This record gives sequence, C-alpha cells and structure tokens, in this order.
Amino acid sequence: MDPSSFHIAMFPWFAMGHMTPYVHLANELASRGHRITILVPKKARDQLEHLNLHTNLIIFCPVLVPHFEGLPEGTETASEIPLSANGLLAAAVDKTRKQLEEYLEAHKPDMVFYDTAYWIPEIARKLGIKTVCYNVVCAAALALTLVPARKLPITPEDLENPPAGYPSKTVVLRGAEARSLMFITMPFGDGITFYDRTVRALRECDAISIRTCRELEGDLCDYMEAQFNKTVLLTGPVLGLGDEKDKLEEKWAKWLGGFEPRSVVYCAFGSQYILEKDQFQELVLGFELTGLPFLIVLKPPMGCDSVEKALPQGFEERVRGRGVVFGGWVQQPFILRHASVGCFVNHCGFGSMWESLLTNNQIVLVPHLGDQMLNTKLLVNELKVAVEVEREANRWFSKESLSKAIRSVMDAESEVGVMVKKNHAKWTRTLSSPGYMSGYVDRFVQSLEDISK
Ligand SMILES: O=c1ccn([C@@H]2O[C@H](COP(=O)(O)OP(=O)(O)O[C@H]3O[C@H](CO)[C@@H](O)[C@H](O)[C@H]3O)[C@@H](O)[C@H]2O)c(=O)[nH]1
Repeated sequence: MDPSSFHIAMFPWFAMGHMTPYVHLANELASRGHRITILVPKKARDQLEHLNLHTNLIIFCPVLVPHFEGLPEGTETASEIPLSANGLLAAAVDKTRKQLEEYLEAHKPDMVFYDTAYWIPEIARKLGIKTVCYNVVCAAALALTLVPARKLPITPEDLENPPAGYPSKTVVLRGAEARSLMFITMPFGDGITFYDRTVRALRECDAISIRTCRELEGDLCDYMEAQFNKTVLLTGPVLGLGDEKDKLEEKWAKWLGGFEPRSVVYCAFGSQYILEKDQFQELVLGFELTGLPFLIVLKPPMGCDSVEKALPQGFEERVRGRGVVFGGWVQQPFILRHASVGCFVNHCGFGSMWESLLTNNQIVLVPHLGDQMLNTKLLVNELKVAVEVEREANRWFSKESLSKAIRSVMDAESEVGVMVKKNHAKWTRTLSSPGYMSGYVDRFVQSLEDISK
C-alpha cells in the first residue's frame, strides 16, 4: 500500500444521516490527496452528488438494492420507509454482499469503511484489504448498549442500568427512555438482531472509528477501546461546514432580517423525525405561547400531506407576522448563523447537535430516538449548555413545557439562560479554534497509515 495515497471504499448504511457524514469525511480525505469510492444506491447518489467537492478523487459506484419481502418495490434508502421497516431494509442491504465482493475483488482498494454491514471484514480479510468500522453516532450510543459487557439476553430492566465499567454517571438513560432501546434486541436484517450485527461489525474490523472528539467523549471512547480491545480512531465531527459555496436563500434572509438580533427561535428535527399530528399541534401551540418570533421547519405529521393542513384552527392568523411553519428543506447551517436567530429547538441528532454547539444560539432539546436522547444528556447534564423539554411518563410534551423551556433560555434575566450561555460560549470557542477540526482529520489519516503497515 502506498502510504502517501490510499484508495478507500466506503459502504455506509443507506440512510441520509449516515451517507452524508461519509461524504463529508470523503471530502476531507480527498483534500489530503486520497481517492474514495462511495458505494450507495443510485437515488442516494443523485441526492449526495452536490456534496462532492473533489469530483476528480471521489466517485460514486451504484449498488443495486434487491427487493425484500415487506418493503415497497424499489426501496433503496431508509428515508423512503418508516423507521419500523429499517430491519427489512437491512435484510435487503445484506443481499448486496455479492456485489460488494465483486467490487472489492475487482478494484482491491486499500481499505473499506462501513458501519452496519458486519459481513464486510470477512470478505476484505481474504483479499488483504483493511477494514474500518466508521460510526457516525456519538460514542455513548455505542458504549451504553452495544458492547460485549451487556449481559445477554437483554431485558428492559437491564437497559435501566449501564453495562459494567461504563464510565459516565450523567450520560445514561432511565425509565421509558432506557426501555425504548429494546429495539436493539429486534431483528435488523435476516436472522440477526441490531445488537448482534453492531457488536459483530465492531468486533471484526481492523480499527473502530467514531465521529466524535476526546474533549466531549474521551472516557467513552476509552471504554470502547477496552471493550473491543482495539484502537478507536476519532475523526472529530466532520460537518462539512465552511465548504458551502452558497448563501442563505433570499426569502429566508429577508424574513429573518425583519426581526431584532437574536430574537427568533428556529426549530427543526432533522431528516427522519415525523411527529404524530396531535404532538405536532401541541408543538406549534407551544411556540405561539412563547410570544417570540419563530421559524419551524418540520415534515408534515403522520397522515397529513402538508404542514399547512395540520395546523390548529386559527393558528396562522394568530401568529401572522411573527411565526412561520414550513414543510420543506432549508439551509440549516446558514439559518443558525443568521444574526436574528437566538435559539435553536432541535431533536439533538448528531449533526444538529454539533451545528448547535458551533453557533451561539441558545439550545432547547426535544430528543426522540436513542442516540438523540444520549446526545441530549451530554449537552444538558455533562456540558450544561442546553435545556431539555420536560416530558410526561408517556413521553408526551405539552405546549406549556415547551414554552417554559424556550423562555428559560430566552428570558434575559433567567439564571439557567445565563448559565447555559456562558458554558456554551466556552465550548464554541474550543471547538471552533483554528486547526481544531482539521487536526482531528490529520491525526486520523496518520493512524490510517499506521494500521495499513
Ligand atoms: O431543513 C433542514 C433540516 C435539516 N438539515 C440538516 O440535516 C442534518 C440533519 O442531521 P441530524 O441532526 O444528525 O439529524 P437526522 O437527519 O435526524 O440524523 C439521523 O442520523 C444521525 C447520525 O448522523 C443520528 O444522530 C440521528 O438520530 C438520526 O435521526 C443537519 O446537518 C441539518 O443541518 C437541513 O440542512 N435542512
């Protein structure tokens, strides 16, 4: 292997939240002279191509996803199906194994990066290709549940307690939150559970890599290293920020420009989260209750074909001029940096978590899935830079609790607001210091050279 220039094949889980960070990492590697082939379905390639900043070094190679019973005909990625059907998609993706084998045999890249395709190392090993299990979620999401120290079979009661040796007392889940992780015991693929495939994927690779940094999760990364007895390489968050050639769409720049500095509350829940209609209505009513200007960007709730049709009666008239609910896609990183925006209400998906840390908006969190709940604990309990919206036992949040959380960080005289703002500023300074992000990638590349020897 020529250590000065690798050819790396990437085979991420076919969900936008996974493929996008892989492309960002590919850009970082290509900017250091390495060649990358990203193996994803054709539709995904069309959606990702605009992120490719090095078309001379990064290419997409189409993977044909075979049909699997129970999935709609032609399904290729997780964004086309409900979360509950992801296990079937995993089974369909597992059926692409032969295509991957043929590709690797024909092209013999130096390394393969993958996350959920636990069978990659078996193929790669025979061909002398190194493997890196590159994980795009926080280290806590792996360390709390997907480690050999978890006693099997996993029961809902077990999930209330962290596995032996788990190093954090604050980044933990209790009650309904912990029990919601039972999905890891369910099939994810044909005849394999989510837990088994992830632990196998982590165990079989030459090196584990995580899209995080030591300053946030150093102890959790050390725990992963001890659990799997192998090197854990960190890439830092690899957000692709600063690469954008565009600027904020005129329509939003103009609308936001009509408000006082740092007064608007922006809300978005990422690319997957679809609310139930009654929770969606409660959410928008919570924003109305704050009395603050707001921009909410959400997918239409379940069973509705537009956000407009799902709004509570009279809502639009009551908030006209100060509040907008939009059902499309916006340029979130630009919105977060707009001078009028002062607060970011989000689900704490890993991308949004980092984007919120890197901008100076107050942060209010409404997590939904397992890793989002852990990211939330990290920000609220450990770093103390955000507040979480209180939920009832059945995980429902009321308009009052949402409004209270927002006011608690937006009211100038609020003690909590002052405290999170001060802590947040400290972290933003560290994370955005010159060379911080690029240093992580440089050290990652150096480690790749070491494991390739
Ligand atoms: O209108 C929008 C909405 C979102 N975004 C961007 O989309 C990304 C969303 O990513 P993230 O915040 O990570 O949310 P999800 O799309 O929900 O991410 C999925 O993948 C993540 C791992 O990458 C996991 O942490 C989450 O739980 C999982 O839902 C962010 O970069 C946003 O800036 C936009 O640009 N415009």
